[in-house]
Amino acid sequence: MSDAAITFDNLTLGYNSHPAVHHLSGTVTRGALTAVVGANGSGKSTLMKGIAGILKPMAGAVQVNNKARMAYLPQGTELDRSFPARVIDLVSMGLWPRRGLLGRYSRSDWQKVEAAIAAVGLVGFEARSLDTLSGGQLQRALFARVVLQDAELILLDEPFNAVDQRTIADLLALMQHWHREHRTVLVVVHDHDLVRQHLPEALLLARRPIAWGQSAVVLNSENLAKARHFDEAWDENAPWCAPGEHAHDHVHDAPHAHVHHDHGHHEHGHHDLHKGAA
Ligand SMILES: Nc1ncnc2c1ncn2[C@@H]1O[C@H](COP(=O)(O)OP(=O)(O)OP(=O)(O)O)[C@@H](O)[C@H]1O
Repeated sequence: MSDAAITFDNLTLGYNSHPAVHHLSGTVTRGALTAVVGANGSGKSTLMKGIAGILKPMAGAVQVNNKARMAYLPQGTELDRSFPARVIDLVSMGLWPRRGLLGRYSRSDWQKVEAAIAAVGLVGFEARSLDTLSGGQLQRALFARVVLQDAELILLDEPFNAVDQRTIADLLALMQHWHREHRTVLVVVHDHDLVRQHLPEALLLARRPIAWGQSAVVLNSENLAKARHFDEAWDENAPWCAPGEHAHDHVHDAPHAHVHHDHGHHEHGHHDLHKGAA
């Protein structure tokens, strides 16, 4: 069995032939707990959509080992809360992949739903309608749905956005529990200190991969300065993938990651692993 949960092969993703993530290659190992970090607009959500299969590659490829067992939690703003549904309806949707939309839930299914609701601290909220929940409570309910999905690969896009410290701690504990169960988790996070302290690996994006590997190393001052440099150079009208653009774009901190910086050729096996080059 392959040890790769996700394989990127010179992946470029974007909108209207305008790339937002450039030339990402490498593998996410099974069971890895990886933070996806970078400034606003650096391509984090785009990458999650690419992995989820919502956005097709402009070039290159992304391969997910077991697509059928993937859970994807988009950014909170993308959920329609006005739909008349209760917490228990939202959470029990996590069983759909196995029971079907109109399938009958057994007694043990309902026990699982209850256990998932308890695991996120929402006992007593089962009959509450979604539009009455606070942001943190909604995020807890969405995590309970992920618990039920029993996914091998879990993609979380900014789950800590607008939630308080206690909710962050609880959701983080759940994520670490998934990690111990050898599920693969990719999570978009803005708080670098939180990543350094709690998430073992990180992928730093600035529309292109800047560094990927151990969190503390990826988020060192040198890599962050490099990411800023690319963010500051951001220009909606600039030509993309200009020849020579990546001449110094080689910083990588993990053996499973590499950047393709030759735009004319698909130069596989080109791993730039030296640290600190600028
Ligand atoms: N549907 C879309 N159509 C056109 N451009 C888009 C679309 N979605 C995102 N973009 C652009 O792609 C780039 C990357 O956006 P993305 O949402 O991936 O960034 P992000 O790193 O997740 O940012 P944030 O931290 O603000 O959520 C941005 O320049 C954004 O404007």
